[in-house]
Amino acid sequence: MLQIRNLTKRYAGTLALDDLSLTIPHGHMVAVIGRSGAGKSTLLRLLNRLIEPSAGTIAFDQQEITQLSGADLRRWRAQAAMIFQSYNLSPRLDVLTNVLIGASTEIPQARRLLRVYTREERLRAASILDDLGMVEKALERAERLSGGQQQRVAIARALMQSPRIILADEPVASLDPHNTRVVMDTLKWINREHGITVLCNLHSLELARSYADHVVALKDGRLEFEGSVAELTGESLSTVYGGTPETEEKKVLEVA
Ligand SMILES: Nc1ncnc2c1ncn2[C@@H]1O[C@H](COP(=O)(O)OP(=O)(O)OP(=O)(O)O)[C@@H](O)[C@H]1O
Repeated sequence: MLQIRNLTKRYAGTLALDDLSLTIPHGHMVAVIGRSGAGKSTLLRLLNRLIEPSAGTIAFDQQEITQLSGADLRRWRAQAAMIFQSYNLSPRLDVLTNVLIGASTEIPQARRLLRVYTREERLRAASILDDLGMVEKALERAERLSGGQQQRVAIARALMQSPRIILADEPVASLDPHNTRVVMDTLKWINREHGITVLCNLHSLELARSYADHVVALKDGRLEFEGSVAELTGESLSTVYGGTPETEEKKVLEVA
């Protein structure tokens, strides 16, 4: 269970996250929605400890994440695997090596630097690629793949990290509708098949409705709505995005 208590993040002049408290049980597929600048990326980055909170606590299964340092913090960063809009692959390395990089926190530094992997590690990476329908691309350079394929490699790398939670920050924002579905289907499959909690920042309300079972809506850094997809009414949407309840959902869907 992920427990966020009074989490606050201030950048120089901006209150990006304002006293957020939230509990997310294991195995949920959560869409984090809200207008641009609402604090969605800030929340995910705080959870991974890419950035430090100004106040508040984050606990995962009783482990206090905000207190971690050294090797424990490195382990947590691997376990809270991030997926980014821009994939963040090494473009000139082949797909298999990109996936193997996900195993790096578990292996000694010398092997990591020289990119020397065991047969077991290579087989595991290939098996993950196979699960995601990407094994035939294993020896191709990452830069030769389409955006949707690169994002699936990034997801495979995240799985190689043996994650306890996946934090996907606008994972489909650069993709066409077909690849958007493929990538969202992949995240949903991981959620269902592996039981891993997925938090996914989404601009599209339609995608949130199709793929998430739970929605967290932020507005100006504050929690505006939390509940099941079914509970997300026109009224709650109008509060999150502004506008009237009648027109707001239509407007959001059009933007999406
Ligand atoms: N490094 C930073 N320095 C200063 N302000 C920042 C920084 N990162 C984010 N902010 C500000 O914090 C607020 C929340 O930003 P955040 O990126 O978390 O929002 P978001 O909901 O993810 O937006 P988007 O959907 O556009 O990505 C915004 O006002 C943003 O300008």
